[in-house]
Amino acid sequence: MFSLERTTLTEYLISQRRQHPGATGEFNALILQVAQACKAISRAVAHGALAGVLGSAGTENVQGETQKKLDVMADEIFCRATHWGGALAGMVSEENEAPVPIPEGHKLGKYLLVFDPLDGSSNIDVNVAVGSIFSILRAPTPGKHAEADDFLQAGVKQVAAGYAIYGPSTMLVLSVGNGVAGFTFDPILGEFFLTHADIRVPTVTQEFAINASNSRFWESPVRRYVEECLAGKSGPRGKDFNMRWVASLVAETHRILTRGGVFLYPRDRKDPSKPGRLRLLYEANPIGYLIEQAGGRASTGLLPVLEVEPESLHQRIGFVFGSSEEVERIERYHAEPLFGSETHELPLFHSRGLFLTT
Ligand SMILES: O=P(O)(O)OC[C@H]1O[C@](O)(COP(=O)(O)O)[C@@H](O)[C@@H]1O
Ligand SMILES: [Mg+2]
Ligand SMILES: [Mg+2]
Repeated sequence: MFSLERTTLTEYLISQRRQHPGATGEFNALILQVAQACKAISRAVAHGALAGVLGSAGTENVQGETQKKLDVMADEIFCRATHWGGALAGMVSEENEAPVPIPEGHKLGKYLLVFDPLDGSSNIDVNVAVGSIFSILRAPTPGKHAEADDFLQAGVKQVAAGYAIYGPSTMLVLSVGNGVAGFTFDPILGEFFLTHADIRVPTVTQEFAINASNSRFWESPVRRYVEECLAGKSGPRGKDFNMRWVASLVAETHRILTRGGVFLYPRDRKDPSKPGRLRLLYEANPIGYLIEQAGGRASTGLLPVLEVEPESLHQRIGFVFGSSEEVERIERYHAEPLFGSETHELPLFHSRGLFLTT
């Protein structure tokens, strides 16, 4: 149809590479391998029950979560599509405790790949959009097998990040450090075509996303923020807000990149051993990178998420991102002593708040 008049992902990558005269092409090859993995996962997701890919795999991953068949399949697809190309010194996946080594006999390269092969797993069986998330870092020792510590780099050091969303259409949304571009998959031609050049997050929004079932565990700055949104026109914000929760980080990110909004999965008091739900290296960092490249803001609630120095591969973190005005407001609420302290809480939250603490 019209697809052939459009820029392909390969053409886009070549045009980006022209800005780096010393580039060898390894980086572009790696992105294309990731895109290849996403095409294969898209196909498996699209065939659903026909391909027998729904349901549990009967195993647990490193985080003690039951793996879905598609979690396991997507992980294998990602590893196989990328390990042979010579660009990588190692990989880290949500589904594996330790870094996945590049098999013997394959050339070792100068990049590290970190990924969540299937994000939003709880949505697979109910046929709601899921995705894959990836982050690319430089290997501290190119040409050598990467160690776990090599992956513990702050998000600002990412050289590229992106996600694929398997929704009504499959899209690849990518940043190689020069803004954010969206590519739509043409399943007949088997190609990603540039359909969303220079994606920008609108700075102002009236839409927020949070899992309200955790409200009793929220810290006061978060409760204050949500209460004020819910109070609508008659509250301190003076405008009505809409709310969404897909329980699929990729889908929430895609909505926010498309029409603005703010997402919160904050640190809370639910389980002191888990400072947040989402994982820093393969969820918060790549999504944070895309959001900031698109002019939005990504935070832990207290500080820019991309500045956090990781301590472990599967570390969790509080994550707030989206339209910059809202994220800045949430950071302000955390910084204000009245709301930042757990001992000082507004009577509003105790007496007539929708999200009561006691
Ligand atoms: O079920 P909850 O608590 O609402 O959590 C939803 C979050 O969990 C996730 O599904 C976690 O990702 P995985 O499916 O890769 O484990 C996110 O996509 C989503 O934002
Ligand atoms: Mg995930
Ligand atoms: Mg996952």
